[in-house]
Amino acid sequence: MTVGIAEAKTVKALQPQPRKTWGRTHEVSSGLALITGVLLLCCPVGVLYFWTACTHYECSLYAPYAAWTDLLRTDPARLWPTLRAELPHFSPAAFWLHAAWLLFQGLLYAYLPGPIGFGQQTPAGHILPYKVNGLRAWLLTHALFLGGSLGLGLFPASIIYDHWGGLLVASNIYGYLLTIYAYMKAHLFPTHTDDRKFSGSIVYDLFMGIEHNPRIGDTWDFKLFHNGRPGIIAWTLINLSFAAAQYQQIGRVTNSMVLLNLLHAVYVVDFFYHEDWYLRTIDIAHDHFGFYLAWGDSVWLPFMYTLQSHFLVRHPIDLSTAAASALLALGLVGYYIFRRANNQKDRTRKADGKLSIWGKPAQVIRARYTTGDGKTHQSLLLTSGFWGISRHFNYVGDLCMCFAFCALCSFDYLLPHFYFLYMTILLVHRIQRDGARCKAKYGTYWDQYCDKVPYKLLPFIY
Ligand SMILES: NC(=O)C1=CN([C@@H]2O[C@H](COP(=O)(O)OP(=O)(O)OC[C@H]3O[C@@H](n4cnc5c(N)ncnc54)[C@H](OP(=O)(O)O)[C@@H]3O)[C@@H](O)[C@H]2O)C=CC1
Ligand SMILES: CC(C)=CCC[C@@H](C)[C@H]1CC[C@H]2C3=CC=C4C[C@@H](O)CC[C@]4(C)[C@H]3CC[C@]12C
Repeated sequence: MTVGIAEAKTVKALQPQPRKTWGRTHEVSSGLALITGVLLLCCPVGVLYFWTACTHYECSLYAPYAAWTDLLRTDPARLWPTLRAELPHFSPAAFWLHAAWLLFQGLLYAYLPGPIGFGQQTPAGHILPYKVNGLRAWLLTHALFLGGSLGLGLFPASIIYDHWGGLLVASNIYGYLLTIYAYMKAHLFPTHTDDRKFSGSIVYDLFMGIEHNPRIGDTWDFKLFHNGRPGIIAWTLINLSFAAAQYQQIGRVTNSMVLLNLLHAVYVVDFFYHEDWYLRTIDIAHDHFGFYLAWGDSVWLPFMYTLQSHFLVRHPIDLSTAAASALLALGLVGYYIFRRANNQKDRTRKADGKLSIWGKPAQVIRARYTTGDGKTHQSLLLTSGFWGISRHFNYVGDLCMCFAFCALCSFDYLLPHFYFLYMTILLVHRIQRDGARCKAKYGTYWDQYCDKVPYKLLPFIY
């Protein structure tokens, strides 16, 4: 457990300070407000489109568009009935399944014992405790799912696959209700009045969120719960359920499906094993809780991060031993880089730079920065190990894993590769966002780091 008190104070210094009273704390342009408004309305359309493409058009991304535009041209009256038939429907069974899932995970988060971790100091200066019991919740949930389905036969292991459309509708309802709740809570009963960020635009506030850490009680944190629990625990269960569906359909589980389950499980279990580390990453340390995370965690994460296993149910793929081994190796090498790089940074700061990295004393820049109260602090920027190769080599590991996940589905269709494209865009955008923030925080020390480590992601390329 680490409490990044000193370095986190800078957040307070560099961001517009939230007023302790109701009001605006930063302005956004009308263009940005418009973009977030469009995203607020259109994000679900993309997920519904992917679901329909997989469910009714054999996972072709082009086929639904072609069929619907064709209908519009030749027989417009049939377009709406066709869309109604092909889009997912509300199902009471799926609705209650989803509600029970959320309640169960919420109770596990609240009542399962676990150590307390601490996040970075929030913009208003709070250092918040978090209950870090995710690994136990993951283990218990998976034991119950496997025991209840394969062991006792209480429900089919394909239950998630069987209700996939209804669950998508239920998750969207929840994602929007949660967004509205987060917005209203921020105004009516905020957890920390001084940790709110108002933009003056209702749409932007709905999208990016107002409260930094909406909570119930001392430790039931909306952000950690939604980023880390129902969606990520579900991720591996969804894969298992899709593997069961493949088994039902073809009488066996292909090696691509087995490897996908395995590699995703490595990523997910790693996340829970290192849940304390996650408290000091950008998501928890900097983001506020609005539609981006509320809907993203409830809908985008479970439905878009599992597209490959959905694809493999519709297109079972048997990989050659050589291809399977190569992709397993790429996934594991990616995982090794991802984890080692993240650990090097965490360990360096915990040990105040007095440690050895790759057999040599760690090289660091002792960067100084000044907070709003005029005090000067010091933080370490590691310049050796993975952090000496490029400024975000941890993302390279993640991208290698993503590529391996997607390549398990072969290259005949675009849809399963969406995840790699999305992650590349997300991480490159993060590099820009993070670079600007670090430059503002560390000034010339950041310039020194950039001189010493000139590449952002891949040496000689970017
Ligand atoms: N699967 C998914 O959807 C996603 C996965 N991820 C993964 O999550 C992990 C965490 O990523 P993320 O939170 O985005 O970013 P990082 O863990 O890379 O954190 C960036 C922060 O680390 C500090 N820092 C930067 N350079 C150095 C250095 N040389 N030495 C020490 N500290 C430094 C700065 O913060 P400070 O102010 O403390 O100095 C900077 O803001 C990554 O491995 C990423 O791949 C991320 C996004 C999405
Ligand atoms: C509207 C939209 C597209 C939102 C997506 C938002 C979220 C679902 C993701 C944003 C950041 C993601 C994550 C960051 C870091 C992670 C660490 C890794 O070890 C496991 C995955 C994850 C928690 C990942 C999960 C999805 C996001 C929260």
